[in-house]
Amino acid sequence: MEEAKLKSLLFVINPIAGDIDKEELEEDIKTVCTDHDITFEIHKTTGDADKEKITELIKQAKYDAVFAVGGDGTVNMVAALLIGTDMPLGIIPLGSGNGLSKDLNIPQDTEDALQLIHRNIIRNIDTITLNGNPSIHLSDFGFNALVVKHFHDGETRGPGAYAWIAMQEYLAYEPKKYRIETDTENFEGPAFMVTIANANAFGSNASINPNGILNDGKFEICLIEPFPKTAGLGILYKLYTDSIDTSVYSRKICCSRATIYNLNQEVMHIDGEPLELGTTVEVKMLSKSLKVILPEEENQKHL
Ligand SMILES: Nc1ncnc2c1ncn2[C@@H]1O[C@H](COP(=O)(O)OP(=O)(O)OP(=O)(O)O)[C@@H](O)[C@H]1O
Repeated sequence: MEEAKLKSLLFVINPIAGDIDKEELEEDIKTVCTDHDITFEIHKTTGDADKEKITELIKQAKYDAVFAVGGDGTVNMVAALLIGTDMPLGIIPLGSGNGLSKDLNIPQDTEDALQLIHRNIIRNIDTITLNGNPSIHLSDFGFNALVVKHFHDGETRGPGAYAWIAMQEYLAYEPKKYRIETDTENFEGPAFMVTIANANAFGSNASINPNGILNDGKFEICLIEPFPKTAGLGILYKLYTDSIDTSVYSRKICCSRATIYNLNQEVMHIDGEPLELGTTVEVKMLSKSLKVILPEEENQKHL
């Protein structure tokens, strides 16, 4: 357990995330930091070689923490640089999807989230890798990944655009085949979607892994098996009422390592960022590998 007094901070701001204007935010960061005698720097991402630029900044200066300001994609990029180090990750949720911050009970209100700069606790959470690429939140193959890809390629941001794409894709979508081998059990067959879950709910609040624990040294592979289109609304209801585990179309494998054979080469994403990993995907657990900045109230809970 650590109580943190942060004195020097780097803020990585994604200016386009969530289609939210972040000009005022810079003033707010300045005010909170000045009030609490904290020095800070701001790096605005460009979408081009951000990882390299931030790595260089971290190397040059001795920061006590790095705050990712944006959505799950920005959080993933910053977290990837901090895994296995002593430098904690802070999150100011300002993206279209802010799933990890919600699972960590980080305030969604920006003013409240900014208070984490000076009032916080630090805890270690697990991360996982897919063919060496870090995933801190949720990654998946199948229907949701297809929606994420179209959303990413499109012009319109925000949760409304995501829901609109999902509705358009739903009727025509055919489940794809996977073979999954893990240290606990195996699966082979078609699935509507396959989620590798370190955490609980997507940024949309659809809870695919309601009982997942972020620091238990395990991850869950959550399958939605093929279902008649008429069952779709029922599944959606269960996803939004934390009860997907009770669906006859839901199957869960809890494990600490897995190999996923993506037999139809279906699209996938890691923490909301589409990418291609080939037909064989090795999933590994990095237990308690990332320090995160949390509200003090989390002291009472399991993390
Ligand atoms: N200045 C920029 N211009 C364009 N793209 C950027 C810029 N900075 C970062 N990006 C891209 O933003 C994406 C991450 O966005 P993030 O997930 O944080 O926000 P979001 O609004 O939730 O996501 P999305 O882009 O999916 O709506 C990455 O693909 C990254 O390359």
